[in-house]
Amino acid sequence: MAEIHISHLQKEFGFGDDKVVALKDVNLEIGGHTFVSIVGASGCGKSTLLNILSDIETPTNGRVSITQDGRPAKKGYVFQAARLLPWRSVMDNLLFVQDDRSDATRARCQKYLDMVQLGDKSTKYPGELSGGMQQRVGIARAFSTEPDVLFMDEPFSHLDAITARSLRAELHQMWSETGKTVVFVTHDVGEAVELSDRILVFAKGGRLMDDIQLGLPFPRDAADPEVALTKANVFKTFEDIGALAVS
Ligand SMILES: Nc1ncnc2c1ncn2[C@@H]1O[C@H](COP(=O)(O)OP(=O)(O)OP(=O)(O)O)[C@@H](O)[C@H]1O
Repeated sequence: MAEIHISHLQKEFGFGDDKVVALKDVNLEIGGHTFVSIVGASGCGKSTLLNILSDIETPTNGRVSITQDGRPAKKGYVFQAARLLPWRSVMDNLLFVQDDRSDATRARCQKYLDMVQLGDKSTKYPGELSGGMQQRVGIARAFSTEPDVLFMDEPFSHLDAITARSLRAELHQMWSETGKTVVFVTHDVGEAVELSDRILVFAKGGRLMDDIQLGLPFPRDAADPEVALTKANVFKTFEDIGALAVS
C-alpha cells in the first residue's frame, strides 16, 4: 500500500524582501487506494507541493516520504500538457518510459492505450492527434509504468468541457481498476468533488486549511442533486476559510 508522509513541509522562493512562502508548515498523511485533490486559489502552493512530491523541487524545510509496502514508491506524473515526443509514435512514446521493450511490456502499453480508447492509434504521431487525444496518451503513458502513486497537475485544464468530462470518467475508471493512489491538483471544485474521496484545501501563503472527506458513492454525476449540494458545501467552506483569495 502506498503511503505519503509529509511533516513540517516548508518551501520558500527568493530572499529578503523578495521572499515568497509557497508552502507553510504542511503536515499530511495520504495512504492506500485514495483519490486526493488539492484545491485552492492561484498561487497558494498547489503545484509547488506536487513538484516537491514529484522530486522536481526540493523543500526548504521539512520531510516527505513516499513508500509502497515499506520501499520507495514508484511515481508517475501527468502534467497540464501531455509533453509527448513529437518524433515518436504513440506506442513509442509509451515504450520510451519503460524498463524494457519485451512483448509483455508492449502488451501492457497496448492495454492502457485501449483503456483510454486509443488502441487503434498506436502507430500515429502526436501531431496527428487532437489535444484531448494527446492528453489521453499522456495518461496512458503514466499508468503504463504501473506507478504506485500518480501525481496529476491540472491535466484537463486546457481541454474543452466535453473532452475533459469524458477524460475524467476514463481516469476514474482506471483509478478504480488499478487501485493506485492519485494526488490531483485542480482549480475546479466541481472536478474535485466529482473525482475525489478527499479534498485538501490550500489558502494564501501555502497553508493547508481543510481536509474534507467525501463519502458519496462513485460514479458521481455533476447533475446529481447530492453531488451538486456537496459541491456547493465545499465551495462555501472555501469562502469561509478564505481559500478563494488570490495571493
Ligand atoms: N520557481 C519559482 N520561483 C519563485 N517563486 C515561485 C516559483 N514557483 C512558484 N513560486 C511562487 O510560489 C507561490 C506558489 O506557486 P504555485 O505555482 O505553487 O501556486 P499554485 O497554487 O499552483 O498556482 P496556480 O493555481 O496559479 O498554478 C506563488 O506565489 C508563486 O509565485
